[in-house]
Amino acid sequence: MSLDIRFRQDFPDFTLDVDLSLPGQGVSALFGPSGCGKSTLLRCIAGLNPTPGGRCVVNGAVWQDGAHSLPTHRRPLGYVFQEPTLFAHLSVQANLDYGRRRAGDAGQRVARERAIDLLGIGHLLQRRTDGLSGGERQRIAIARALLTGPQLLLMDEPMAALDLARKNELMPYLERVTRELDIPVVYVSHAPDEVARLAHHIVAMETGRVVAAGPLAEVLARVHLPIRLGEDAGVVLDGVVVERDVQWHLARIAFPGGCLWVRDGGQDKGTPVRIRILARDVSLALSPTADTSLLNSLPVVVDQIADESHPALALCRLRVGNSSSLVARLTRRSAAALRLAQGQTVWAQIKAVALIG
Ligand SMILES: Nc1ncnc2c1ncn2[C@@H]1O[C@H](COP(=O)(O)OP(=O)(O)OP(=O)(O)O)[C@@H](O)[C@H]1O
Repeated sequence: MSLDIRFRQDFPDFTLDVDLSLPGQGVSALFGPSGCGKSTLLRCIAGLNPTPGGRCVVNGAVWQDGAHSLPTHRRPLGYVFQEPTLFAHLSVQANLDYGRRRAGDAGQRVARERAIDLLGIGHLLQRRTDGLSGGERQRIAIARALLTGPQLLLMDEPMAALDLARKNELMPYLERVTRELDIPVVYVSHAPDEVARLAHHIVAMETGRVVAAGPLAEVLARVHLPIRLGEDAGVVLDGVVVERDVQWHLARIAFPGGCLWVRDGGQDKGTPVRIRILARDVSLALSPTADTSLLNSLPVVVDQIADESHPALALCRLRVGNSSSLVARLTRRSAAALRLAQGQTVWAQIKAVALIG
């Protein structure tokens, strides 16, 4: 199961040149600065940009290869844009019916009631779409895209046009859609927090090319990543709630190689969760210090040390157990004072852990 994508497109001042194999399930995030070619790549996958010689195979279905290229309307895909394109004069219900009619041969893979329930729009069905909030309109656009029977969902910064409050409102719906439906998603974003929450796989792009690609946790832990994440440098870890401390409102999350305490998010024991730890929130010590307010301190092994963009700073990748990593940002002076070296065991002291889903 995979998405095999190879495109080259030349514009006067820009060339997209991409050859990728993405997993055929879950969320693959296309991430990179403005103008790096994320939307162009999405348009190529959709067949909206002519790319002679390109290749696009979606879980075995050949959409494009050599001279063969299905037109956009014959590609079973749902496309969600920054600005939802709804029929303003029609009700929500009529907009959804339009999506359903487009399902055609692709088949109705998502039942109408399921889409309405997942996006929480049952109470809006009789409303005209021009009276709805930006977040509500985007939920209708996503439901409509699901009803077309897509075998692939393309989302081009679906939250970019929303303010923070609306983004926070829409995020849980995006999480439900991307986790509960078995439809692969290619999700364009330049927001690291969105990628950290939603993605399973990441493709980092720069000037029309892929500079890093792979499973999210693995790519984020690369300290030599060609794209600089600055304040957003850090890792995500997928774990499970193993204990809840009701008195102090804390939960203990186990992940491969260790456990961490986080603020209790209300999840039951056994619930899978994702946590994010920023490099700036991890400091290092040569021994486990007892007299500290920090809840989380883990034995780790120094794996790699890389220079940060500012000459005072370094990024250090740390191995936790056999299969997890943390990244710490520290001054190069501290790294020298601690005589940090590859293979050394140290203690990672973690100032903040965010439970992000
Ligand atoms: N039809 C076109 N004609 C000429 N240049 C184009 C065309 N479409 C895209 N480009 C150029 O391709 C480059 C990549 O644009 P694209 O919109 O794919 O970037 P992006 O990473 O999605 O950016 P953003 O995050 O700002 O949306 C830009 O330099 C853009 O000007």
